[in-house]
Amino acid sequence: MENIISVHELTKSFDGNKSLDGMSFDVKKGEIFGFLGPSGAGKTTTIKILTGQILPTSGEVSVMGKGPKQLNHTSHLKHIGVMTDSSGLYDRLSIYENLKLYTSLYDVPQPKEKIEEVLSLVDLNEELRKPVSKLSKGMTQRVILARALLHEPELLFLDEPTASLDPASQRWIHEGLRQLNQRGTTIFLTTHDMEEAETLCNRVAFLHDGAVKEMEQPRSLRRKYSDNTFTIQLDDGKTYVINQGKSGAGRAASLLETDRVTAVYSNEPTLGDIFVDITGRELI
Ligand SMILES: Nc1ncnc2c1ncn2[C@@H]1O[C@H](COP(=O)(O)OP(=O)(O)OP(=O)(O)O)[C@@H](O)[C@H]1O
Repeated sequence: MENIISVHELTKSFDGNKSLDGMSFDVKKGEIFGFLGPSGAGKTTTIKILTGQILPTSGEVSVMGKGPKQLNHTSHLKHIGVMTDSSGLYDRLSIYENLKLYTSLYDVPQPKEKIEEVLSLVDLNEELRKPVSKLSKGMTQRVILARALLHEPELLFLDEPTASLDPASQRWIHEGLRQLNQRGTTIFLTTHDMEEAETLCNRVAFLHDGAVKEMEQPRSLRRKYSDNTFTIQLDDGKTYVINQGKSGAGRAASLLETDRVTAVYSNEPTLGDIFVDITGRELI
């Protein structure tokens, strides 16, 4: 599949300290790509370079065929969306008025219909007359996502879109992102949240000390780091770790024949376990 982003041996130094140190990865057109790393790993710095807010120190960067110096050109920005913490919403204006301003800026055709459509994607249709100053954090994040959806960007960047949000807002944001992705938008998101990465992302990159340490589909990563066993639990609470495949089949069959099995569960590691395995650090 075609790469929409490719990054090779990227470095970024601030005052002589390397925040990114030989970072390489690519994002395929049409995928939801998760960029996972603990605080300080370099996620925001990478997004800033990919969205033309800062320039790299060295290395190659291509976003939709454009190099680092072209990424802040208006003609390019029309094709991308960026959702970060700094909202840029007008507090005294209503949700609807904020989105209306944005549709004018981006020449969105049929603005009224489009605003209603994006607000229903994030379940805010009932609130459209509310001023932004009266919204909860979760609602504000949903408005920011709705705004990013208005011009249906080809590529959307999100920096921790659901950090410290309530579960309902998280769900609406995930749903909005899935729908947008189904319509063809490639999504690049950073997160600390392994569950979010697992449910939402086609591929994830694990980031540590300014470089990518692993890049795979979540399912392939779990298989790769699996010890290829599963566990059988009996009614007295005793557990038996069984090898997958032929070598464990006889043992599993004899346990099942006892009629005392209460649970069978997988021992595949979670993405969080794998991250600790690779980096020796928790992803928090
Ligand atoms: N403008 C700057 N000046 C100096 N150092 C910076 C600057 N921006 C980032 N850094 C440093 O670069 C490193 C990576 O920061 P970055 O914000 O990219 O991490 P992050 O993975 O996004 O972290 P978080 O999850 O906490 O947002 C950190 O050590 C940070 O202090």
